[in-house]
Amino acid sequence: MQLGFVSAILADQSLEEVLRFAAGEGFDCVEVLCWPPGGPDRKYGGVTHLDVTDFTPAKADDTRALIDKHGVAFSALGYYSIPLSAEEDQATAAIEHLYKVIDAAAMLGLKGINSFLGANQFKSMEENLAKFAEVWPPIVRHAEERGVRVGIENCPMLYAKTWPFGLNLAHSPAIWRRMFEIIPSPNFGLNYDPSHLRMQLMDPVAPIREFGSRIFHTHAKDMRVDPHRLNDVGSFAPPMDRATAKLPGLGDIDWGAWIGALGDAGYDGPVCIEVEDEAYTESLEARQRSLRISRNVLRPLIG
Ligand SMILES: O=C1C[C@@H](O)[C@H](O)[C@@H](O)C1=O
Repeated sequence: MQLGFVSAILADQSLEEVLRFAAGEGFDCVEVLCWPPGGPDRKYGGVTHLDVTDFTPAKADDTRALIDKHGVAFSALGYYSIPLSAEEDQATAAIEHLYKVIDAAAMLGLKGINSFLGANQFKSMEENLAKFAEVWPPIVRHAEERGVRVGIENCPMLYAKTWPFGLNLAHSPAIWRRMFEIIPSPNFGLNYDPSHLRMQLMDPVAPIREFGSRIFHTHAKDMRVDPHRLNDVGSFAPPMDRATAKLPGLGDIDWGAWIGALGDAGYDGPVCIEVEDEAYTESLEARQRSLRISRNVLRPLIG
């Protein structure tokens, strides 16, 4: 496995600065975020460390030169918009840009990209799955033809405004099973983040036994379910009203059990730390420190 981080936490740094920091701190890889330029559409989103809107083989050469200079790999290109959004403009823009992210990954010779499926929170699960069956097969075919794998992250995008359905269908093993029935392509899999399962009061480790071969990429983010908040608002409340995103090692997840299960499943891909712990976001120094703390927890388990 390779230890890295999701570039979003260094949003105000250039790609070169991100890679220099990663190399200096002994990281193997970085998941490079590729939103279209134009600023955040939400917290931890809207980050453009690599602009792929008009990507060309020459730009790919320049990017590869940067990768070689710092000796830090790109684990994947990441773009987490909402392709099945109820807002047609958002859905169309997300789908169009996804094709560009896939093309850029192919030009860079990368194994994969990461995305959300998206969801229309005003429709039923069955209606959403029918839309997924229409929208996603051509995207996955496009990736397949270019030798790129698509990892879908399991973040439900469930916040007060998107409660109770969320903006990303792919939030549970039951739905992953349906997804892979509809698109069995070997280029279609998961970007597995255990924190989103813990947030839903689920076991973050158990699904690895069934879905191990579908895991293309992982995010290492911890989650703490806060009993005092749960007892106050109940399990029907938006999950982030009763849970707190933490750095790996500072929440409820058993990282040894998680890495152990990934290894048992034959996973040998990236483990990218994703920082959304509000206790470490006030300054660049704090955000960099958060990556060092997380690295110090995970490195001994990865080697
Ligand atoms: O991996 C993720 C992608 C982010 O854009 C999103 O905000 C977050 O919740 C997440 O886990």
